[in-house]
Amino acid sequence: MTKRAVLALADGTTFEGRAFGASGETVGEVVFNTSMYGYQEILTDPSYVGQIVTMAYPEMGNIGANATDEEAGLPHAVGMVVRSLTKTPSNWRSQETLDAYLARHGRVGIEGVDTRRLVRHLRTHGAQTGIISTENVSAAALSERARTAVGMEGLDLATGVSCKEPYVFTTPSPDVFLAPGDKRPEPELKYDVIAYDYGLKRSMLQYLVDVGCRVTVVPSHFTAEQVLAKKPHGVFLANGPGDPAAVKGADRTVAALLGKVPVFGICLGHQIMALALGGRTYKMKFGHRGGNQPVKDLTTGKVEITAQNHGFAVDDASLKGKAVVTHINLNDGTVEGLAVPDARAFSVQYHPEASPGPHDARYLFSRFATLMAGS
Ligand SMILES: NC(=O)CC[C@H](N)C(=O)O
Repeated sequence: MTKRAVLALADGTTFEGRAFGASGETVGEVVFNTSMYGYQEILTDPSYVGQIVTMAYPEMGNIGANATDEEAGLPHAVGMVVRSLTKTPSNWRSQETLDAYLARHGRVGIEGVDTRRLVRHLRTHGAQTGIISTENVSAAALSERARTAVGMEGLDLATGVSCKEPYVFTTPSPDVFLAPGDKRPEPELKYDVIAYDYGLKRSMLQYLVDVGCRVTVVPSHFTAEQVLAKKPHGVFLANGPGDPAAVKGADRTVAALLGKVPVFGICLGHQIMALALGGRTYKMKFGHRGGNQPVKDLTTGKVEITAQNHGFAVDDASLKGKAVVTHINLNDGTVEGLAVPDARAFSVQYHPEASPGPHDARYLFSRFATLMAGS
C-alpha cells in the first residue's frame, strides 16, 4: 500500500503526496532542478548536502539507478520531490529502481506532488527550508518546525564532506561515455594537479585525468605550504555544498596560492577564488540548477548552454580591479566566470563536467592543461 507523505515549507505552504525511498522525516533547503535527466548524478552531487531537490521535469526513475552514474558513493541530497515516479525502469544499465536506491541509502522521497506549483512558488518566494515527512504529523506542525530550522547562510558544509586524507586519482572517464566503436587513447599523465575537495564530483577528476592530469585530492584544510611543497603544475578548486564564505580558512589558503601556481576553480571553488581575491559572495533568491543555463563568454561572444547547481553567487561589483569577469548568465546577468590572467587563474560558476548536462563547456579542462603547459 502506498504511504502518504507531506512536504511542508517554512512559509506555511504544504503539499500532499505519496512516500517513496526511505520512510521517516528529512529537513533541508527545498530547491528545484530543471534537468530532464540525470537524477542520479544530481542526487549524488555532494553540493546538494542539506538540500531537498525538486525535479521540475515530471517523469523520474525511468532509467533506474546504477553504480557508474554516481558522482559520489551515496546520494547527498537529503530528500527528493517528484511529480511521477516510474515503478518499472527500462534501461540496459539499470540495476535497481530509484525507489529501492533511495530506500537503501535512507533517503526520503515524496511523489505525486504538483511540482509545477512548487517550482513556481520557490521562484516567487525563494528557496526555503522544508520538511518531508512520511509520519502521521500535521502539516502545520511540520511548517512550524521548518520555520525555526537553520538556513543555508553561514553554514560550512564543505569541511564535513571533504576527504579526510589525501589520495591519488588516475582513472579516466568511463568508456560507457564514448560513442560506440570509439577507443580512448591512454592519457599520458604529464601534469601533477592538487585538487581541493570541498565536496567534489567524481567526473571532474575523471575529466582532469582525460586531459593528462595525475590528480592528488586533498582535504579542504590542506595548507598552501603543504600544496607548494608538492610542487604541482596546477591547483584545482572543486565544487561543494553550503555557504562559500563559511568554508574555514579556504579563502586565505587560496590567496596564498594565487600567482604561485595555475589555478582552476569550479562552482564553490570559483566562489572561494573570488573571496580569496577580496571579492564578496551573496545568497541568490532561488539559484541556478539544471542543464539549460545560457552563459555568454564575454571574451569570444560565444554562448554556451551549461549545467549548473548553485545557490550563492559572486558579487560582480566586488571584483572591480581584482579580476576580470569573463562569463555572465544570460537569464539574470550574474557572474559566471572570472579570470586573473597575470596569476594564470580562472574559474567558472557553472559545471563544465556537466554530469548531467550538455557538454559545451568541457573544453575548460583542456584550457587548464594548456595553462599548465605554458607555465
Ligand atoms: N555546486 C557547487 O559547488 C555549489 C556551491 C555553493 N554551495 C552554492 O550553492 O552556491
